[in-house]
Amino acid sequence: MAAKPKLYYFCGRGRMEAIRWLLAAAGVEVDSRWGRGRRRTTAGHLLFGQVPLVEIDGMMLTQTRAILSYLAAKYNLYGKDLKERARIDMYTDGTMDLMLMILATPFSSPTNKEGSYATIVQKAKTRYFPAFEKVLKGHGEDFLVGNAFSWADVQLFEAILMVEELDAAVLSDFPQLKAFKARVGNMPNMKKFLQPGSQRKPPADDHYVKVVRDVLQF
Ligand SMILES: N[C@@H](CCC(=O)N[C@@H](CS)C(=O)NCC(=O)O)C(=O)O
Repeated sequence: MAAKPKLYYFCGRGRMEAIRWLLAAAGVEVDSRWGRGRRRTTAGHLLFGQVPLVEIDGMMLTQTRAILSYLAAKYNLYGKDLKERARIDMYTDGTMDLMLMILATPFSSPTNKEGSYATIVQKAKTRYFPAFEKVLKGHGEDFLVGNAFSWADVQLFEAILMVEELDAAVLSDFPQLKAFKARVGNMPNMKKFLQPGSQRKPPADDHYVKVVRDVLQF
């Protein structure tokens, strides 16, 4: 049996959460490592002094996008040709832009937070969700690219859940996305990851923000 990928990160979402989602979608079990003691293990492997770090197939990989695209290719979630890969990249870059705005907000000043979240929901409603609604409506297929489940679907699903945590009614004007969410959320591996006890992490709370600030000293 192949060794489980080892994920080195804080015990929270951050940039590792999309990696956790993709591995879960592929049905891969992981070994999560965190804590100050882990600094010794990761020493010398953090190419640019940053996490996430994923140990897999004899490699120590950093840079979220590089990790995600390796996993997508390895687990057959990256389209069937170069053109499909380009579209998957385009969609995942878009959803990552949206998710990074949400992930960064707990680290901003308390007075800015509510306004930031409102702006992000507005951006989701006017920029990102209309684009994906149009894609799904345009081709009438179940998934974003090539009528096959891909990394683009996993990440859009994750992004929808994150925005819904800010505004539960955000999909009310997006019937395609609503149906997409139900379809993807019912896939066995996705459903499993949504259950309590999975490696899925909750939104950042004050404790998480403090731990990250202490470790990264900012
Ligand atoms: N481009 C990198 C950015 C990684 C990054 O900023 N990681 C943060 C934690 S989420 C970090 O390690 N910061 C420490 C530092 O930059 O010194 C990626 O996408 O993986």
